[in-house]
Amino acid sequence: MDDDILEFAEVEQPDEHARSAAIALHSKLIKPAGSLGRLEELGVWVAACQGQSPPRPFTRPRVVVFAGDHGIAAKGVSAYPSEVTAQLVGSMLTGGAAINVLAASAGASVRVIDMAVDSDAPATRSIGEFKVRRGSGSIDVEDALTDAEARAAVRAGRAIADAEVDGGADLLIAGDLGIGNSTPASVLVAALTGSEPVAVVGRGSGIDDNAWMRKAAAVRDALRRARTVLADPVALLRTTAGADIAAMAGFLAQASLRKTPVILDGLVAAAAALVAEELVPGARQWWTAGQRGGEPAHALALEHLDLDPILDLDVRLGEGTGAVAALPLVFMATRVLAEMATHEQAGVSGPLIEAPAT
Ligand SMILES: Cc1cc2ncn([C@H]3O[C@H](COP(=O)(O)O)[C@@H](O)[C@H]3O)c2cc1C
Ligand SMILES: O=C(O)c1cccnc1
Repeated sequence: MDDDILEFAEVEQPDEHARSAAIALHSKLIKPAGSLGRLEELGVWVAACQGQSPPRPFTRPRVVVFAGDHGIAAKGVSAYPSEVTAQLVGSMLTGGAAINVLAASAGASVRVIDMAVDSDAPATRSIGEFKVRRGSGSIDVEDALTDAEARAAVRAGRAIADAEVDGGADLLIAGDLGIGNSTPASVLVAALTGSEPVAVVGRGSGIDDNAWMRKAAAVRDALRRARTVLADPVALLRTTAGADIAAMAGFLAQASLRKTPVILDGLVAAAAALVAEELVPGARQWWTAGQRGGEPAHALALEHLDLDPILDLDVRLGEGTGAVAALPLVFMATRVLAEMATHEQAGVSGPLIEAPAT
């Protein structure tokens, strides 16, 4: 077998028996039918992913941040210089970044992976096991990666998901870090949802009107190149993504094959998820969307994936923050099914009339 060919098995869907059992269990708990609203649906999704009802409370939720620089940043599409990526990696390793604080607060641990940071700073060496290159090609005029680099990055993402699941992770979140990354992410969303550049270009890290126009031109030019390889997800990653986003796509695809639920974060994770769904059709059943952020392309991607975000917080940072913000609600939804008393157990009378079927 040519081991350079990326092969994905067919994804299994979350367990229908566990889903039905969780829905039935909800109707027995001491609350009016459906009264916990979306929390009920979330708990049912967790039960289906785990293949058991009641579901187990999560013990090792894990955030993996994929860091990389982007050649397109040199075209003035970000509010910040590329050196911020390596600096932020350092902050994540010492615990001062937003994701560290939010994850600690929610009870998740964080791992940082340097896929393509444009630096050889000592701080990044320990996390550079999977590093594919420094930066990426400027996607308005050239491919982000070579074919071999794109494949290596997807493979790395898969290996990282495998290692996390084998290490006991029972819920995964993919975070992004990389100045300029909202540009390739927007191109991927436009390419895979059939959207026009103006519909996907947002303010990223906080760009002004002039930078917005440069970003729109970059997205237009990159999209023209991306549209020639739409049918081939790895070629699309090579042309348009970068090693960080390619690894993220491999990670999200592999999580579904390992039957491990995922909370999606913002624009960049959603763009990687669109590609992962192309790599492994049906993978999206293993994902829920943490929140709707401020980027227009994020909303387009979630719509395309038919995922209804849990929160609407206008978080537009990335790093996994929007997903981690939803984590406490996923925990609650799981524990409701695992720990609430039934009418029978509590000696609490049921309803006078059957609840209407919903
Ligand atoms: C201090 C800082 C921390 C961040 N953490 C995530 N991002 C996010 O914003 C950047 C993408 O936006 P753009 O495409 O406009 O550059 C990426 O680094 C992304 O991870 C950050 C950005 C900054 C400036
Ligand atoms: O929505 C996101 O994830 C996002 C938006 C801007 C910059 N970085 C990430």
